[in-house]
Amino acid sequence: MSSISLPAGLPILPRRDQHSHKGTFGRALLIGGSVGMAGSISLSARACLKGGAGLVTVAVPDAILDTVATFDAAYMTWPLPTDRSGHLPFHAKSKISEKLEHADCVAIGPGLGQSRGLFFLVNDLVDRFSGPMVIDADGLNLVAQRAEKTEPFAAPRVLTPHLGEFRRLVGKPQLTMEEATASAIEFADKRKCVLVLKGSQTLVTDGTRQWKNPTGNPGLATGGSGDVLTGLTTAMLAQRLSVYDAAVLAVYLHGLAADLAVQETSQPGLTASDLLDFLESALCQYTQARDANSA
Ligand SMILES: NC(=O)C1=CN([C@@H]2O[C@H](COP(=O)(O)OP(=O)(O)OC[C@H]3O[C@@H](n4cnc5c(N)ncnc54)[C@H](O)[C@@H]3O)[C@@H](O)[C@H]2O)[C@@H](O)CC1
Ligand SMILES: Nc1ncnc2c1ncn2[C@@H]1O[C@H](COP(=O)(O)OP(=O)(O)O)[C@@H](O)[C@H]1O
Ligand SMILES: [Mg+2]
Repeated sequence: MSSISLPAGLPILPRRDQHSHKGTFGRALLIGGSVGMAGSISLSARACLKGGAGLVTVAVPDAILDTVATFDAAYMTWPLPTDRSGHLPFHAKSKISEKLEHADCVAIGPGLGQSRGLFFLVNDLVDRFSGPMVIDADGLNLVAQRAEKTEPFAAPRVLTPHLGEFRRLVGKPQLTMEEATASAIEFADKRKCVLVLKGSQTLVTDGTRQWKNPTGNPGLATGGSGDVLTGLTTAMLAQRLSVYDAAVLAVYLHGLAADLAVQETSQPGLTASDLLDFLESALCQYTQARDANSA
């Protein structure tokens, strides 16, 4: 395998200590899914495992639990109630709380859908969980519906909107990508969070620092590729990277996996499931280059 050179400023994922164990690499809890969207949270959960999280639990409506569970035997599942429209109801809160106590990091949003109950559930979790959290997809849409839109987040948060989701977050439906870039930096600064503005050249910012990602290609323009990024970012948080470093490294590796994938497949043929298979090659190239640099 040809080796890559790592761009300056790319965060370092520490080498694994010989005596480390699964607890060392964190317990990640991923919350999402609804009837018809079992795939998104499953993709996130697999990416979280592939990205190196020690223990991954996926909490989903019980109506889709079997589907999610059969996607990968290596993560655990946690059944939550399902409402009549196939979503999590607000009263899923108590069962989520049981798992939240033991989680080092959380991801919320992929495939959740939207409802009044979910609005209260998601915003309660976003406010209550004191550890780092990735908020994506419908999680973002539900946060965007809050009345108080200027309050800083009380705990470390990574928000991963594409342009459509970012427009909803800031309530500006006409925003261009260029305008969104400036607005994203301002948003991250004011709300004290890390903002990942996804696109062909994804921007990661905490309001002070910016990372313009050099990897990735249009093969990623396929349903579920953002869900993979959510899981990968959560994996980096589970391995104790800061929210900014976790987001930068995840975005870089996600794009690198896509670049490696299209060398063997094609841009149109790349699916989010294929992308998962290339995360390992991306991590392999990254760790080899990291070790060569530190030798
Ligand atoms: N296998 C699954 O179960 C999947 C479920 N998904 C879930 O589907 C729900 C809706 O997600 P969507 O992202 O489709 O929601 P959106 O309602 O935000 O729709 C995306 C639409 O926004 C437009 N758009 C404009 N700029 C864009 C940009 N830069 N990137 C992407 N889209 C842009 C596109 O035309 C696209 O049709 C989420 O909960 C998501 O997690 C998707 O992740 C796809 C895969
Ligand atoms: N043309 C492109 N070039 C590079 N990356 C892209 C391109 N189009 C999409 N992506 C990446 O693919 C992912 C898509 O995320 P998202 O729209 O949330 O997908 P989904 O919700 O279907 O999982 C993002 O990481 C984005 O940066
Ligand atoms: Mg998405």
